[in-house]
Amino acid sequence: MNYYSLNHQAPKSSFKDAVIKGLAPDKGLYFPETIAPLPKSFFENIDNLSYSEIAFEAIKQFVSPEIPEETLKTIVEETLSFEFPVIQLNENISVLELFHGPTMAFKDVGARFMARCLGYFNKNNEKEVTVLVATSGDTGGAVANGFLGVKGVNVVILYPSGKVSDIQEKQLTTLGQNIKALEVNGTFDDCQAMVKKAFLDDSLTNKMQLTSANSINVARWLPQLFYFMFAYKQLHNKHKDIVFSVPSGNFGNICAGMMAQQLGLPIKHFVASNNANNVVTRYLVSKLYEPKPSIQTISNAMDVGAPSNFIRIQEIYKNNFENLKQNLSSFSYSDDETRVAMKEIYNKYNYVADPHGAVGYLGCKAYLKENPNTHCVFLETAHPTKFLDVVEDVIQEKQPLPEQIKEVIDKEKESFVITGYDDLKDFLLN
Ligand SMILES: Cc1ncc(COP(=O)(O)O)c(C=O)c1O
Ligand SMILES: N[C@@H](CCOP(=O)(O)O)C(=O)O
Repeated sequence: MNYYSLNHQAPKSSFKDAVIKGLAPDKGLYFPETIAPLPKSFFENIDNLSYSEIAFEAIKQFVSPEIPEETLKTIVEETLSFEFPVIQLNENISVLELFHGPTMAFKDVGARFMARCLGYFNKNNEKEVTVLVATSGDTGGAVANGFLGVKGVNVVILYPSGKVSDIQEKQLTTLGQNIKALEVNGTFDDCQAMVKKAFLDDSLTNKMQLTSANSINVARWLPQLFYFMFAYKQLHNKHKDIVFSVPSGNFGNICAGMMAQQLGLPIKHFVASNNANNVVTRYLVSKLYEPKPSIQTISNAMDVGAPSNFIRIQEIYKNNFENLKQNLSSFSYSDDETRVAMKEIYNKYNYVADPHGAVGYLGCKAYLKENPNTHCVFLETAHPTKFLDVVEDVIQEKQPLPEQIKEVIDKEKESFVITGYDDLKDFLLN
């Protein structure tokens, strides 16, 4: 598959080049040249397919011919070595749990898939690659875990100091080996801007091969479309009009859901559920896209003021505002509303939601008010114990720690503080 840059000022790239470069030379995000819908029979027969078979069929066109089919099957099987259960809360609302992977957030699938693609492309140790990642909480840990020990790959994670949860910080600062963490005195947007600047800095790119493991990178972003298919497999016999409420920050996940829909997955509607960082909620009302500096919230991984992937969403809808609005609603919630929702989910359904999932739940409720005959699935994008302080404080109950969290909680943090782009450059060059 060839990919073009959404800035339209760079040559087309193969999948391999798009993965290795991360961002196109004109600063644009890569987008697949074609999207061929899967045959109807694929969806009709979905009950008889395993998750790996579904994922293989869904991603094949985007990675071939550079990744041979047998290799792709192995990559997909190794990537998906955990569960993706849907739990029904009531007649109209279900939860899709995306936190059963090694770092207990939905990023694990994309990170593991991308690490294996890069590992395959670098199997002959052609050239060392430095993976730069900006994180508002979960990407960093997932990438650290997914890329740990991958030959020929060095990972540098930038995160906003004091703005990620204790457990998220442990997950991204304690692994050592080929993983380094840089603590930035600023916001996630500052981290993301520095990463993008580095890709375009000749004095760096002449000396090293840099790529991104954020959803900018097609190999990190596209595998997220699997989730929507896995939920459909579990729900389509019980519910007809399925709506997804996606807690959104950088908008990679919801955009991947829209790609699943482009492949033919019968999804009725999307809800982008936001915290106070609500550039898209405002856009759908005013038609004005006005990114703002991010605001710190209790759903910290969604504290993104300028979502990278919104441009891909615009591309899917050919920049047609009315078409987009027909398929996407968006709502924004304060921290107080999020806390009330967490309590409600616990008291009504005996289910412990994390703050991000709770924002998704609120999005479902808002959509269902106007569309009561649909079934809304909110994505539980991270395990509640990743946000232990908030969760225990809200539901007033101690939470047992899963093994994945116990493994990191007592480890020593190791990070390097940087104050700006020059420090990042020095770090990378030295
Ligand atoms: C727990 C959690 N929920 C939601 C999001 C938002 O996802 P996206 O950036 O794909 O919109 C993130 C981070 O990306 C996250 O870590
Ligand atoms: N919420 C993310 C922010 C980066 O998103 P990505 O999907 O582009 O990597 C995080 O947890 O770091």
